[in-house]
Amino acid sequence: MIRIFLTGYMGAGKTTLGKAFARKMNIPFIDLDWYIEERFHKTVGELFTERGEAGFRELERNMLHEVAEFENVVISTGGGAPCFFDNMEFMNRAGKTVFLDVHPDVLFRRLRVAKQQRPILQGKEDDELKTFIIQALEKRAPFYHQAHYIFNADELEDRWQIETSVQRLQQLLGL
Ligand SMILES: Nc1ncnc2c1ncn2[C@@H]1O[C@H](COP(=O)(O)OP(=O)(O)O)[C@@H](O)[C@H]1O
Ligand SMILES: O=C(O)C1=C[C@@H](OP(=O)(O)O)[C@@H](O)[C@H](O)C1
Ligand SMILES: [Mg+2]
Repeated sequence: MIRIFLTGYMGAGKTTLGKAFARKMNIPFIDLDWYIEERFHKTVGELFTERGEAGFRELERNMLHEVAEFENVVISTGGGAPCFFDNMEFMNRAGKTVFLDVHPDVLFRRLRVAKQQRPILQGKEDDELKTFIIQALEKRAPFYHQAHYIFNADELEDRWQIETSVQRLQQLLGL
């Protein structure tokens, strides 16, 4: 039985790589944020506004427990999921966990054009965004580094790079 959790900071490529990897493995893909949005009929941004971050984290934990029941699945979590409650330990027990490690410069490049959908980054100017990413990575590193595997995901810019990353991930996981 395969149950893989992809973790890492916002913009690390959890959704992009998770989707491509699951397709290659021919098993279902679940993005935890998408799952939450479908379940609640609201965007992650709306849920943050309505419930605050603490409220979002609670429902995120509950939904993580729900998706972790599925078998033969690739699950991409949101970037914050491993860093709250005992979520990281829980995922380590439930399946194989992978930390998608990406250089802060690459994260910055990806996120400066994709910050609108991410409530935590909205309204940040470039300078502020870069510092914010570096500081957040420092705080979150102790959680991310508990993953079973660490995978460099700096190169996900086109189809060819994504395909190469999928193959590397298969090798890393022995699949
Ligand atoms: N070729 C690209 N050029 C610039 N940005 C990209 C490119 N591919 C993906 N991105 C952006 O980088 C981010 C990383 O992808 P995503 O899979 O959403 O990461 P995660 O789920 O880890 O937050 C996305 O927000 C996407 O918009
Ligand atoms: O890092 C975070 O705290 C968050 C990451 C997001 O997911 P992605 O990592 O897929 O962007 C989403 O869950 C929410 O905006 C909070
Ligand atoms: Mg995502």
